[in-house]
Amino acid sequence: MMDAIIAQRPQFSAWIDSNKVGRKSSCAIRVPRKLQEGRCHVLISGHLEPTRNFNRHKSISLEVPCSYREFPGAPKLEALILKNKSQEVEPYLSGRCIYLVGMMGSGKTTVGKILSQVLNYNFCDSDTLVEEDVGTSVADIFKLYGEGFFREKETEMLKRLSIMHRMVVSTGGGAVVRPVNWRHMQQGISVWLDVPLEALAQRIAAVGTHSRPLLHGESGDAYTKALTRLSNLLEERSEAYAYANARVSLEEIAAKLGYRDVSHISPTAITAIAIEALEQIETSLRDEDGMAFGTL
Ligand SMILES: Nc1ncnc2c1ncn2[C@@H]1O[C@H](COP(=O)(O)OP(=O)(O)OP(=O)(O)O)[C@@H](O)[C@H]1O
Ligand SMILES: O=C(O)C1=C[C@@H](O)[C@@H](O)[C@H](O)C1
Repeated sequence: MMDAIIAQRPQFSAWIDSNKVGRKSSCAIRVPRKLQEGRCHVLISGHLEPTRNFNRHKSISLEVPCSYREFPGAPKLEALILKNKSQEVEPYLSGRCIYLVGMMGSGKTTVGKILSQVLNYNFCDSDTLVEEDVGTSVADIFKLYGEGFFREKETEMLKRLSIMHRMVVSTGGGAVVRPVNWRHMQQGISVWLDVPLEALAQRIAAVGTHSRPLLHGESGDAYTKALTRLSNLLEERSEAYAYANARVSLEEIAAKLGYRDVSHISPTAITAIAIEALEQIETSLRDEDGMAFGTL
């Protein structure tokens, strides 16, 4: 049996069964995500069966390329990293709500539910709260009462949420355009899920546009319709999304995971997105608190 210890901060050790490694000189060690891409120093300490020709212990130091990619078995490790990161960040949130902003289909609900679980927060979707309040779907609210009425209701809902604590709020895609909504959302931490238009259009085309009234009325196939309308909306809104305290870029996550483009990030890689969200929240809290962060 040989154990390999990665002598990096944070220190992390992994066991490799030499029987499994066999005669091959290659093997894989899971490393914490903090190491990211690049090169890391690995201290390999061998505990060998004593023979006449060998010492019992041998240590060598190697510099090896280290890559953060998904591989079989990674999701469990990812889940641990996510839990760990949430425990690190949670005390500094001091119960403040997290507002997820982003275009429709950007994953606010999907990511929001995971964040709420790991932070032990409640989850809510402002569109659903408006629907419950009015008693009908967002699509019907637009049809029966117009967009202006929906926006008023959305603002009212965000105001009501702004006095609450320990909530992850998935906001409506257009919530960012009204400055008054930012006043409410500034009671918490806002995170922009920045997803390329092509990926948004693919996701929306897959589920249809029936529940998204702002995407009705274009001609062409579902993907082209969604892409055309979404690109117009994003042009109007990108500045407003950038007001958020933190930004999670799916393009950057895809690059870190070694994918050529975002469409390869499946919902199963959602943990990686949630980790990135917590890391960006941490950075934002650090900026806010200066050096106080980490001295709790
Ligand atoms: N990382 C991902 N990769 C691929 N598909 C995803 C990913 N995240 C979410 N989806 C899918 O995209 C669709 C929209 O996701 P979700 O409802 O979480 O977005 P949203 O931002 O809350 O949308 P809306 O504002 O329109 O309610 C869903 O079908 C979901 O399964
Ligand atoms: O992007 C938007 O303006 C919208 C997004 C949805 O979440 C809903 O709030 C509504 O369909 C409007």
